Parts: sequence; structure tokens; C-alpha cells
Amino acid sequence: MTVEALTAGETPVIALDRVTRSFGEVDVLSPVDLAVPAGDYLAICGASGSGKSTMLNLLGLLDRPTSGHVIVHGTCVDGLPDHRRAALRGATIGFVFQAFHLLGDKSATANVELGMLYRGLPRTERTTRARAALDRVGLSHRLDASPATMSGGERQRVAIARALAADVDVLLADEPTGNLDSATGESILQLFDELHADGLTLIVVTHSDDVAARAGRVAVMADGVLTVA
Ligand SMILES: Nc1ncnc2c1ncn2[C@@H]1O[C@H](COP(=O)(O)OP(=O)(O)OP(=O)(O)O)[C@@H](O)[C@H]1O
Repeated sequence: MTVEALTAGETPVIALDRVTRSFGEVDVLSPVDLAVPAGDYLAICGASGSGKSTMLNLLGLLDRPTSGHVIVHGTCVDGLPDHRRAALRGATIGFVFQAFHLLGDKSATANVELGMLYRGLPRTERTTRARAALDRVGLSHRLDASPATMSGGERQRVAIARALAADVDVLLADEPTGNLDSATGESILQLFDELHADGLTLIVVTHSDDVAARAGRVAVMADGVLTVA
């Protein structure tokens, strides 16, 4: 599929055009084509080691493809310097990863404020938005608590609040219920359902059939080959 074909019609939020990734001699991703339209809720499933996280890192602009193109809002981002990619990432993409970028010793509010680094907002507005986002995810009683003192579910909520406050276009989640008990995991999935209903684009990597069943589309990764249902 060409870049033109991928971006024909409605411009996807993120697209992969013939993307491969190799580590040394090992080819982890076969050429992957994927277009994620605004409002999509996509689950990516597959066996351990099949290449899901590798693809998620490419979608999140945390890594660069060996060949092919990563396209954000219709613009190929591969040639951008690191600081432009970081700015685009901060404004466009939110991350709910197990151990990703929460500062354990800062308050929940401060962590959410950091997500707005690239928004150029005055401090008072950052604080207001951070509190509103924490309220949205059910953490209005934990504004001053630090992630180091929080449960896994609360930490996931801080990460989600950080993305909401930054007004990102797409949320990437890696095993969002992986370390959570079933009731807490269900509450995170409920929150995802609500955010999806509000129009947020979601891409979730999961081993769980229950998580995949919540998504609108399921893609399966097998030995670096992605098959989208
Ligand atoms: N930085 C790296 N250097 C070398 N090999 C890597 C690197 N990252 C991933 N790999 C390899 O790429 C393959 C796919 O890994 P990846 O983490 O993408 O799989 P996954 O489907 O996300 O697995 P899991 O479900 O266990 O997280 C594995 O064989 C892994 O060892």
C-alpha cells in the first residue's frame, strides 16, 4: 500500500506504510501497513515475542523503522529531528505503559502537568487542567499523592489523566490491565470505553481476550506479520 493510498480519504491519525524493524540480523517486523482513523479503538493481540511492543514503539514515535514510513496526520515523520518528533509526540500521543515516564516522587498533579510541557500554557492553567483530568479519571482525592505511593490501577489513571490534560489525539496502552486485579482492570476498561465514546482514538496491546473484546477492531501479530480484521 502506498502512502497516497493510506492517506486517501479521511487522513488517519497514525499510519504505518510498509514499516519494518530489524535488530541486527533479526527481522522483527515484516512490512506492516496500518491506518488508524480518528475515533478507532484498535486492539493488537499476538503471542509473546511476536512484535507487538516493537510496533507500538514505532506508532508512539519512540523508535524509528528500519524501512518504510510512519505517518502522523498525513505527514511522514521519519526525517524529523528528535526535538520535532518529541514535540509532535507530546502534542499527539499519550502513553499508558506499565513503567513509563511517571515520576514516582512527584505529586499526581505535577506528573499530569508535565504532560502539558509542549502546550505552552501558563502554570495556573496547567494546574487547573491537571486537576480536571485527575477528577475525570476518579483521582480527585489523590491530587497530592505521588505515584510511588499509589496502586497499579491508580498509576494507570494518572497516566491516562496526563494524556487527557495534554489533549492528545491517540492513547497507546501496553497491557493496560496486565498487573491489575480483575475489578481494577475492569474499571480501567470502563474508563477506556467512556473516552472512546468521547471520541478519543485508542490503540491497546493486550494478551487478554476480555480487553480485545472491548475494542472496535482487532489486529493480530504473528511472527512480525500483522493481520487486521
Ligand atoms: N531492542 C531490541 N534489541 C534486540 N531485539 C529486540 C529488541 N526489542 C525487541 N527485540 C526482539 O524482537 C522480538 C519482538 O519483541 P516484542 O517486545 O516486540 O514482542 P511482543 O509481542 O511485544 O512480546 P510480549 O508480548 O512478550 O511483550 C523479540 O524476539 C525480542 O527479543
